[in-house]
Amino acid sequence: MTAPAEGVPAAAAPEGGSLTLEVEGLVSGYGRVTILHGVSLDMQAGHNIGLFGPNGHGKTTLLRTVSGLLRARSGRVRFQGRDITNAKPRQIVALGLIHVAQGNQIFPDLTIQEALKLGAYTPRARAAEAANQERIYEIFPRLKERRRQQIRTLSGGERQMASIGVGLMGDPKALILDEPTLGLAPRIKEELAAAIRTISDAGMPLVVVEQDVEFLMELTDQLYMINHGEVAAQIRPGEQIDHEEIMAMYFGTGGNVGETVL
Ligand SMILES: Nc1ncnc2c1ncn2[C@@H]1O[C@H](COP(=O)(O)OP(=O)(O)OP(=O)(O)O)[C@@H](O)[C@H]1O
Repeated sequence: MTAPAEGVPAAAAPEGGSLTLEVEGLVSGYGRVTILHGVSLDMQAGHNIGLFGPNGHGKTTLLRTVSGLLRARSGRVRFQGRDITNAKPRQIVALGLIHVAQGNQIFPDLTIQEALKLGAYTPRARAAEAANQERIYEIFPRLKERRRQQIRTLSGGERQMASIGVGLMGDPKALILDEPTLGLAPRIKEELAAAIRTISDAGMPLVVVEQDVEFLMELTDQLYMINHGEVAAQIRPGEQIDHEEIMAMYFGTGGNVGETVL
């Protein structure tokens, strides 16, 4: 990642050594159904991680378990060296790990500016509220233009921007984004992708689930493919991998997959 860009909330230095996030043998699921069968991954300080893989194979379940929304049946999660396994979501948020959920329909009746204010609910976030709001409006000028507009009246892309804005108002030390560009038209998708790159370039560590592997590869050099609730493959920092190999991992083909699939 590059040096912090101006006008973007900067992440604090990690406190737990060289790993921002460490997931070890995580098992979780819903009712009697086990979805994650022992997922392990490491997020090096100063890096982002990208998660990809077929629909319904446990990426969202993994994110929800990491951020305390779903109970881990076994395994460990550490954030900046602290054990956060099965901590309450608000404790995890207070430590600075903030999860922007998929397809977020946050606060439909509030205006953007009211929603942003609610995002700053921890003492640390309240202290940084004014500065963070100004920076978020710099990253997402559309949010500033529409700040008095109700969230329910925004387009899908604008709602996604508002969701990320609310997450940033929590003054995160790392941000989890679950399919931020899902279902967006190309132009707004590119606008959002550029904003996410700006947030990353400012030094904010990101955990991103995305179907668009090319976008993930621009954002990070550490990728995990989740398949059937397990890490089926990973790309480590410094490892060279080409597009065809990724597609082969994704679809279990010999790599002979057309460009148009992405
Ligand atoms: N609340 C729930 N109760 C029961 N089963 C669930 C629940 N949420 C998800 N599942 C199931 O868990 C499995 C994994 O879903 P998950 O959302 O983690 O997958 P995913 O890889 O994130 O897929 P997608 O990209 O479609 O979101 C799926 O079979 C899904 O139907």
